[in-house]
Amino acid sequence: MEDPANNYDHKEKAIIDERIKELTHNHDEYIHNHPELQQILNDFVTEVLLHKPQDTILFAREFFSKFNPTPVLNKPLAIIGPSGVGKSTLIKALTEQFPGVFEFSISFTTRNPRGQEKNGVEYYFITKEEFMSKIDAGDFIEWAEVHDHFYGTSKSVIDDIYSRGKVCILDIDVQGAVKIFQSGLEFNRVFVMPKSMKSLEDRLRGRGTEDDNILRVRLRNAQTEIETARENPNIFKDFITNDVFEQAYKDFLHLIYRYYEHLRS
Ligand SMILES: Nc1ncnc2c1ncn2[C@@H]1O[C@H](COP(=O)(O)OP(=O)(O)OP(=O)(O)O)[C@@H](O)[C@H]1O
Ligand SMILES: Nc1nc2c(ncn2[C@@H]2O[C@H](COP(=O)(O)O)[C@@H](O)[C@H]2O)c(=O)[nH]1
Repeated sequence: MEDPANNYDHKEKAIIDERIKELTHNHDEYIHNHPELQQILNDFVTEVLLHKPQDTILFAREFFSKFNPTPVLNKPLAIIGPSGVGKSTLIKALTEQFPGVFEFSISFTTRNPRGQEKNGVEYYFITKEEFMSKIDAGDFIEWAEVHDHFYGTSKSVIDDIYSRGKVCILDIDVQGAVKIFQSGLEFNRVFVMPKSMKSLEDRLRGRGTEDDNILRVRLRNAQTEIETARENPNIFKDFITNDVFEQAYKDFLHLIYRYYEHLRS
């Protein structure tokens, strides 16, 4: 095939060469002034090679979506704290007070339903094999092994709540909160503390849903969770203590109004 450059005379070639030089210089200068660009591209290629997604367009959309600033009004809300501290009780009170605003994100878990729990209400109860397949498919925004079972927050559940303009509420453990923080997603978070380890044990026993062995595991993990929260003040900034419920809920609401100012009126 004939080289189109042969159609230009000497003067035109010189102009084109000059323009190419100018553009190359501009591009080099831009790349030099934006070292983060190389990092972003490296991270993306590394992630692609790690996950080898079938749908690369969808993967790219998800990867780059973390650069979108989350609208303040819709930032997810995570309630974190040891088992039995009262997270579900606080979440229930909040969703009842603001029915059209907040919606609980139903997680997936490999533990068995307890008490009156129903599939698709408190959790989606799945087998360990199903959970592993979901990890491989990249279905979770975060997942963790908690008290000898797996728990994960589903991307599609979050997206669904988000698409309906609601604030999604996550009831997650500290590992989950750390993972979300590290992913760069902006989210509001409240760590709920017990008044004491004794009161936590009384609450868990009072709930009557765990046998003695499970209870011991949960209480042991509670110590570690509280230590992790205290050791990471950059992640865990807002704490409330759930002693007398009315006071705890008041303190909780105080934070909610700070995060979602539009609810004040
Ligand atoms: N302030 C409070 N005073 C007395 N009892 C409470 C208070 N808050 C919660 N409870 C009770 O304590 C028990 C544990 O509460 P809840 O189930 O909400 O904890 P949780 O943090 O969601 O636990 P888990 O992480 O295991 O799901 C429940 O029986 C609940 O009714
Ligand atoms: N990291 C995640 N932790 C989760 C998730 N869903 C629940 N949890 C936490 O697990 C423990 C135990 O819950 P329980 O219902 O078995 O008592 C509790 O601390 C929850 O906050 C999740 O999707 N990810």
